[in-house]
Amino acid sequence: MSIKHNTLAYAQQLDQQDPLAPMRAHFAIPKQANGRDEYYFTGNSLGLQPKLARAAVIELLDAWQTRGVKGHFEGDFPWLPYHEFLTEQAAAIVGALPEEVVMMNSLTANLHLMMVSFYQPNQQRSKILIEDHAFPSDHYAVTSQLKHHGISVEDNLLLWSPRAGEELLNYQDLWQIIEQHGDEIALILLPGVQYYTGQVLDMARITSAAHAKGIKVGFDLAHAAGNIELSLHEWQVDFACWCSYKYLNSGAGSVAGCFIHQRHVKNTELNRFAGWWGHDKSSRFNMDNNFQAIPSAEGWQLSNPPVLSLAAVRGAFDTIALAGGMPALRKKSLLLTQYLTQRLTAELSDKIRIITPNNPAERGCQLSLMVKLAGLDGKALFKALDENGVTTDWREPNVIRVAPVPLYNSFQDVYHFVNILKECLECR
Ligand SMILES: Cc1ncc(COP(=O)(O)O)c(C=O)c1O
Ligand SMILES: Nc1ccccc1C(=O)C[C@H](N)C(=O)O
Repeated sequence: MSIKHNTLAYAQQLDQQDPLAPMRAHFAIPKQANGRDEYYFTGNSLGLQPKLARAAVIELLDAWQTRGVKGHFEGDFPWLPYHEFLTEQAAAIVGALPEEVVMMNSLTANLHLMMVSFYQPNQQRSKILIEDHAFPSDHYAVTSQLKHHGISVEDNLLLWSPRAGEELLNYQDLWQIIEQHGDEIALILLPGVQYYTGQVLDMARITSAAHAKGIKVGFDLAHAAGNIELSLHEWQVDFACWCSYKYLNSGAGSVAGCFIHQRHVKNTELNRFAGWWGHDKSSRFNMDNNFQAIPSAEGWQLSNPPVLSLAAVRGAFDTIALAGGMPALRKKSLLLTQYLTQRLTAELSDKIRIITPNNPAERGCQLSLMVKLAGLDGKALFKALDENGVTTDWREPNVIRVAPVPLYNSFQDVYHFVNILKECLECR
């Protein structure tokens, strides 16, 4: 006999059939005051702590304690090449070749470093195109780059906006901007997944449309890395940057990732801000002040990296590998987010609107919810959820973001979330 879809038994059955269900035990799940696990749906902001990340950080602290400076050279994971232990896994996560990827710095810092190399305005091309609702840090980074080059923000910042009354970006508008201003645009910088709506952008198509006009293309993959499958190398993207603390679960402010396409990495003449960690490894300690860039993404490194954070990244990447990598995560993610969509639609379509695209190819884990009821404040609902053991996040002006994450969220989490949401709405 088949079980009804609106029952707990159905969610339990989905969990039993889920090959990734055992992965939850590899994470620390925050507790509610009553001692039960929180319903944690905020992997889109800060991923939970993998037990392997904790172990790797402790291992590193122990190495420091026992070896002192010799830790740079000794042990299973010496610090001097520590970032190299992460390269292959990072490359697999974003669909890149190892030489195209490096874990370094933070996301916004990497965006700046990439713009130093890939935004070089001249008389003909000086414009940068971003989306109108870009994450503030990206907006600030881009405008400050324009100012750094002494050119007018007003004349050189082009914005791709959703149409009046809509939330999602419409490609026709982008093609039109490219058609109209393509010869003046130096760089297009867009998100892989839009942080507010959860819309996945067609990075392959955008890249090829831009390249056809001679425009460089970079992506901010903060909400995409570890969430959806990416093929940066194949798509010919010029550069991309992402943080590691969301779907990559490496801890707040942990070391970020950076991708530079193979066709650029050997161009050691490419303008860049340099530091000694980007210099040829064999002569780094010759102290001759003759900079020679490593002919890979590593050539953009500045400093010797914060290895404590890199250790957390190592444990987090090992956890993803244990789950079978991105194809396995995405497979479950599609089912989990589809289940959330079905439950919300069945139970609450008169009260809640999902602004995230309905097409699974155009979204990752995250659904962005708006309250339809007149007079009901979405922020108050977000707080009510929190008081009832559900962690989501609120983004101004009007959205509750909910991200069931395939590594540690269960179908039962989703089932309970929709019930609690329903109760919170009913008591208002
Ligand atoms: C899309 C996007 N860009 C940039 C940032 C800022 O990143 P960071 O503080 O790591 O530089 C975030 C998140 O904080 C983000 O979601
Ligand atoms: N790093 C943080 C620290 C504090 C509060 C939020 C963040 C976020 O990362 C927010 C996220 N980037 C977002 O998409 O809103």
